[in-house]
Amino acid sequence: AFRRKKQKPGPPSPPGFPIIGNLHQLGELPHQSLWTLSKKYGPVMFLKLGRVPTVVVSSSETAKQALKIHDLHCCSRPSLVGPRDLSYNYLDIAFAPFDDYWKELRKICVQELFSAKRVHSIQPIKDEEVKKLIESVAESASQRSPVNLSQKFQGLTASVICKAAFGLSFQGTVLNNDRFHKLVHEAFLFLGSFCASDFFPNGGWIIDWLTGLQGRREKSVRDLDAFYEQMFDLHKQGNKGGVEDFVDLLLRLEKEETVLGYGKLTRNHCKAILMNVLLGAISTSAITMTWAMAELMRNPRAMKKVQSEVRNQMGNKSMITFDDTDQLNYLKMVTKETWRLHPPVPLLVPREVMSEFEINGYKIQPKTLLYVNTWAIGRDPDTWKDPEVFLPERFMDNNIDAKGQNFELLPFGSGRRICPGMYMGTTMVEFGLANMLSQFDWKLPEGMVVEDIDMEESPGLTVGKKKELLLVPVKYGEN
Ligand code: HEM
Repeated sequence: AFRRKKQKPGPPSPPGFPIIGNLHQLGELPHQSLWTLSKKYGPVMFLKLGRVPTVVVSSSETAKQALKIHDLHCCSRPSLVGPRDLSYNYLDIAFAPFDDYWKELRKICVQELFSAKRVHSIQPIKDEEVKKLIESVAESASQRSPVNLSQKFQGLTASVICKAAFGLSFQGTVLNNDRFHKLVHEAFLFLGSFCASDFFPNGGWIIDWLTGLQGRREKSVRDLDAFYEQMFDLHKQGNKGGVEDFVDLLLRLEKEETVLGYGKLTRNHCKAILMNVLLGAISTSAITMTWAMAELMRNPRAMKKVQSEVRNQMGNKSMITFDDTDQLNYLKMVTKETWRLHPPVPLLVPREVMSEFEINGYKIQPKTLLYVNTWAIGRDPDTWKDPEVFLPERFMDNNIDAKGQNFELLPFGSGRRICPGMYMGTTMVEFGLANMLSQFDWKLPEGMVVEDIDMEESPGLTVGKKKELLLVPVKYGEN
């Protein structure tokens, strides 16, 4: 008798509608909706987003299967419409498909832009910007007026990155402060938005056009392009002086006719790489610092403990230095605990499956979109005791770090696509927080109590605190 081998069906799937599939179930904050669905359908779920087959993994074990064991089967990126124009047709690192071009580009950027050497070389910029931040917060402290920490942290990381990348502060460019931040914010919305063109390949663009999404996206691309052009002009005039910044480096690679994969590095490649640096670096670190401060305000015991650690370390110096941050073990635990509950990129950057493989015995087909829900992993009660509680001490007796080797905690992702800016981001966060915590005590604005600090999230590829965090600083030693 002829018997067909019994095949395990695909992963469990919540029922959907014709045409839209499960799109209506994503809601405004997809990582949260997907977390809820995963409790019912399990840590490997299949969804249909419009016409696009999608798999979502939501546990450390299944994330490990995807990002470590089968990384090579699923480390490409889908050709999404949002990032397409911003990345000059996927010429960047983050959205380029897995091919020789991406491999060589990533290698050169890891060596030149994201290296520990480069991070150390921009430390004077960080020192200067953090000093300025301390002065401006001290000014508010003397007037007893609240400081908008969400804005301050965003301003800090933006200034540092602009100086490191472009050799100047953005205040002196075509963009003033507000416009610069608005531009970065808008661009992010497009990178992370689930837009109709992606999920309805035939005609979805009509919806995006009607909703105005397409027009806004085009404007955002135009504005950023003008910004890069201005940077290139300034650098070519060569009157900027100082050390080699990112633009100098890219222009040098262009001039040397560096070959990456299938061709020479052109101006558009440089712009796409700058987009990654601008959008990859600024919000992620600022978001982390803001969430950390919000959590510390809600947990006065942890706040006291971390402040006494940083103040001990500071001693009689005027400021926490880069070397000091290495010693701040509790602060590092606070940062990890912040990333567990508030990973800045909760679904990582979506991957595209290249060849068939299995997770938990379920077959995953090529061309499937793959999301890793790190937000859900951080709240998994099988991994974390009392997951809703902010408890930095939980990292005391385990060796879990955030560098992509422990699949319980993946703020930077893992595998071939792991964030290359991990060291730059971590050191930025630790240095900024350490100084804000050592120099000031923090109080809630008049009439507010701890329970009033809300932890609502704002949607996008990166997820920050929706309401800006306003706190009143009190200069340490003067209260
Ligand atoms: C706290 C700070 C940061 C966080 C939480 C963060 C998080 C992430 C995550 C989750 C990914 C996707 C990983 C994956 O797909 O598995 C990523 C990719 C990336 N990040 Fe970061 N990031 C941070 C800082 C930075 C910085 C400072 C830079 C650059 C200066 C940067 C540049 C990039 C780039 C270029 C990619 C794309 C990598 C690829 O697809 O090959 N990031 N980041």
